[in-house]
Amino acid sequence: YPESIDWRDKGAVTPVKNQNPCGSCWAFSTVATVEGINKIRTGKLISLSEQELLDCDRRSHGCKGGYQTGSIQYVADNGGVHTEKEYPYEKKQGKCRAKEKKGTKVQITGYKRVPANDEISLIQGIGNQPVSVLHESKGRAFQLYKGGIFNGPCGYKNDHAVTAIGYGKAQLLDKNSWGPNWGEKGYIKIKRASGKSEGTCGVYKSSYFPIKG
Ligand SMILES: CC(C)C[C@@H](CO)NC(=O)[C@H](CC(C)C)NC(=O)[C@H](CC(C)C)NC(=O)OCc1ccccc1
Repeated sequence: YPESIDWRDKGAVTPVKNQNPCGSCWAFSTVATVEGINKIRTGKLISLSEQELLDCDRRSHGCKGGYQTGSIQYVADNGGVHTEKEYPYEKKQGKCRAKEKKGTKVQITGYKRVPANDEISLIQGIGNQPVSVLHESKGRAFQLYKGGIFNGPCGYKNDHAVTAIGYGKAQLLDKNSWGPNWGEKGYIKIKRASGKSEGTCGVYKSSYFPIKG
């Protein structure tokens, strides 16, 4: 796997989005991984619909929170996900309108979990494609993050999903869904903790990526 990678350089990352005020990070994180693998497989970067997951993933709880597995399973089981243009974000949960939409859906064939608490497995995973990872986000240090390599303070109670879209020798590069004014233009660099640890703020604890073709 490469020494460092930034999927933005490969045109596999859409502009930073904003989930607020809805607790739908799980939908934004999953969508970013599907946008990424779709670009890698087809060469086309298409912004996809978080609203479809928010409305249609029955395992998750809309703006009250959701699961990485529920949302990525929805995409795998329901013929994919519509484009953002077809099914734009409304900042609140509505009824599922996926069937009413005409356009083609971006499909995946399944998903895999990265071995937990294993930095090298996660790094290898990110080397292949963007990966959904978790973070603890209720701490002030995370909320007020402005830039630089984040090393806490933070707890390990993961309550927020973001998308790892790159890494370097010392850090992971994660895309958040709190708009471009948070952090480093909407991104956060998280300090790489070596070995079998849970990672800084638990970022190695639960990571998923879509399989396509
Ligand atoms: C304050 C939250 C609603 C903010 C949002 C992000 O916007 N957080 C979330 O949606 C997080 C994302 C999760 C991947 C860690 N989800 C959560 O915290 C959800 C919330 C419940 C109501 C569905 N709970 C949750 O993930 O509990 C941990 C767990 C994972 C797998 C099996 C059992 C238990």
